Amino acid sequence: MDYDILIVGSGPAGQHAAWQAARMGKKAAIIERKPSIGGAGLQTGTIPSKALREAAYLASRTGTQGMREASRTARYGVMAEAVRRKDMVITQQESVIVKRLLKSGVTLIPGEASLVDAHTLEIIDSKGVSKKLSAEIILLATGSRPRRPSHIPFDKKTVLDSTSILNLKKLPGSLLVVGGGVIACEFVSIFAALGVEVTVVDSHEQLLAYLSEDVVGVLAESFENMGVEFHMQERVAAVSIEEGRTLTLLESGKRLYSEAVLYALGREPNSQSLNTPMAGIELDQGWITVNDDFQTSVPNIYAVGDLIGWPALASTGMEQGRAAVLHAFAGKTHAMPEHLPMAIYAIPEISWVGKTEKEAKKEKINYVVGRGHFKESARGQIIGDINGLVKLIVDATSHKLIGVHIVGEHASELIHTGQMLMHFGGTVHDLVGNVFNYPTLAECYKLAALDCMEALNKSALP
Ligand SMILES: Cc1cc2nc3c(=O)[nH]c(=O)nc-3n(C[C@H](O)[C@H](O)[C@H](O)COP(=O)(O)OP(=O)(O)OC[C@H]3O[C@@H](n4cnc5c(N)ncnc54)[C@H](O)[C@@H]3O)c2cc1C
Ligand SMILES: NC(=O)c1ccc[n+]([C@@H]2O[C@H](COP(=O)([O-])OP(=O)(O)OC[C@H]3O[C@@H](n4cnc5c(N)ncnc54)[C@H](O)[C@@H]3O)[C@@H](O)[C@H]2O)c1
Repeated sequence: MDYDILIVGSGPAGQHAAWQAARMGKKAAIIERKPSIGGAGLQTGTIPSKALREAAYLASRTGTQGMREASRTARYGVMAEAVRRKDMVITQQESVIVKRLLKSGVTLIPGEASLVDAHTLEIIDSKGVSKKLSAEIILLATGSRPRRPSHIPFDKKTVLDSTSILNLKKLPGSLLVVGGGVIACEFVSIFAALGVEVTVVDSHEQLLAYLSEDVVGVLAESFENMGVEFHMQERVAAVSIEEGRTLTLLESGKRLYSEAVLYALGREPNSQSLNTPMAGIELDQGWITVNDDFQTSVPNIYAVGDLIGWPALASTGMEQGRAAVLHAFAGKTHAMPEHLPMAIYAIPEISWVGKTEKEAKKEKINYVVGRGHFKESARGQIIGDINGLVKLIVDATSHKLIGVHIVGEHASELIHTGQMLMHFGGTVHDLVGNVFNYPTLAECYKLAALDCMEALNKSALP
């Protein structure tokens, strides 16, 4: 065999698999078909969108109306600066990742890989030169791409997906966003904060339909304050490009014109190029099926990251890659954490871990809810976030924390306090008795816990 492990795809999942294999002294290589490593995590998804979000967020903090007050020229300047900063972050991160991989002994092989059999890959480079490499273990981490239905005329300039919108050279005057999910909310935030007139069309009653109304309501209000227009419970029938502008026709008959359209309705797996039938790998609608140890139906072939579907995050892909390699070479069954944190880097951020109220109700759990509002904390007042909220869901019988939902500044960071408490089976009493730094937003955990105690005392009354 040429290698102990061959990893297809250099996104977060592939990188962390390779790094773990190298730390275990294994001969590992990553095969990547794009000229740059990093996948959607670094090149077209997580990091660029977060870098743009940060620039837009800072711009939105200047004056009460943010960039809406600024001239178009000033806004173009902000966009150019945001793109420059995004590209700089990507370059720096790429250098960190490449150095880390090379230093630990991982080989980087350019080219597109496909399966020849359970232990062999064919790799074709950009010049069309083909070679075959074999390994004891093959790990597939080829990720996903935006879903692009054939009836939508994507052109990378006016009708965009989450990849092409990152390469816009010029800020559009208006943007229509199709979808109310994670990608939609993050890009609505970025463009609305930069002063673009944003319109949202979504088939659900509310944005982020799986989350509670009280949490999403804070985000929706922020969007409304930034001038975003909503067409909820509406479906897109067609999108066309007419004389340099777009026309979005809704099933209800409404006609909406905008300079650009972002279509953000889900992602599709990158499994076609892998030639999975050659090794007999099972798929479910293109997504690769794996067991709890990330083995495919062919035991020496593992699959991780977006390629296996939900939760399809950079954060979870990294840990799946590490866990798969541990299982392959050490036989350890590494259970993924039960409580996965989720974050939406909108303006404001939303983050949560554990159950929603809807899920708790569905599972017939007797629970109470407590809220700690940022406006009640000195830090919330100091930083000017008076709409933020920490919401706790607590099992009324065991008093254990079963869900934490945060909306507001630093929600994606604050969530880890709740996540760790849930991991160790902590109760609401641990939060009530804890000492938090003062003044901090984290104190809202204590405020929310005290609110829960009131609800628990009430629920204990005969
Ligand atoms: C706009 C956006 C924002 C996001 N924000 C976040 C966030 O804030 N937090 C978060 O945790 N997640 C976020 N995500 C999700 C995150 O980017 C993905 O979950 C993550 O990148 C998936 O990692 P992966 O390693 O599975 O695949 P990818 O990152 O998609 O990498 C797969 C790599 O495989 C390569 N490849 C494919 N086929 C072949 C082949 N046959 N041969 C060789 N190479 C191949 C591809 O070129 C690619 O480089 C975001 C996604 C998007 C689109
Ligand atoms: N902060 C983050 O963690 C982050 C940010 C951006 C993207 N992501 C990743 O990217 C993935 C994709 O993001 P997204 O916003 O496109 O997905 P999403 O699942 O959040 O939202 C997609 C929306 O499109 C609708 N939809 C999906 N498939 C459809 C179909 N076939 N027809 C009509 N409507 C359909 C869904 O009902 C939903 O409202 C996320 O699931 C996540 O894994 C994560």
